[in-house]
Amino acid sequence: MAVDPNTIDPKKTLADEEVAARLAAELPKWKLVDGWIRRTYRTSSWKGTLMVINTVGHLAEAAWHHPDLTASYAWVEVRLMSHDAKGITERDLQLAKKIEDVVGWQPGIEPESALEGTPRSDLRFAYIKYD
Ligand SMILES: C[C@H](O)[C@H](O)[C@H]1CNC2=NC(N)=NC(=O)C2=N1
Repeated sequence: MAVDPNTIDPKKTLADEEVAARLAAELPKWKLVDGWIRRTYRTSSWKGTLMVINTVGHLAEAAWHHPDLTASYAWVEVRLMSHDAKGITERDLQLAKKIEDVVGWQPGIEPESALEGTPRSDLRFAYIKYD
C-alpha cells in the first residue's frame, strides 16, 4: 500500500537544521539546545509560576505528550523532546505551539477583544512577564 505523503508520522525525528528553521519561522521564542526545544516563561511571582506550570500540565495531559519542567520563584523552563523517538518530532512542535498560544494569550491587546486582559496598572495583579 502506498504511503500517504501528507500523513504526519509522530515518530519521525527532524534534523537539527530543520528544527532550527521551523522554530525561527513558527516559534521564534523557542530554541533548540542540547536536543530539546525549550522556552523560559518569566513571571512576577511563585503564584504566576505555578499557574503557568498548571496550564502546561493540562495541555500535556490533553495531548498525551509531556515536557520536562524546571522552575524557580519567578520563571519556568519548558523543555520538549520525544523520548520514544529520541529526538524532536512534530509532536514537540505542535505542543510547543499550543503552549505558546495559551500561555502567551493576551486578549487585552487583541483588536475587537471583549476581554480586558490582566491589568497592568496594579502590581497586585502582576502575573506573566510577556516578552
Ligand atoms: C506511555 C506513553 O504513551 C508514553 O510514555 C508517552 C507519553 N508522553 C511522552 N512525552 C514525551 N515528551 N515523549 C514521549 O515519548 C512520551 N511518551
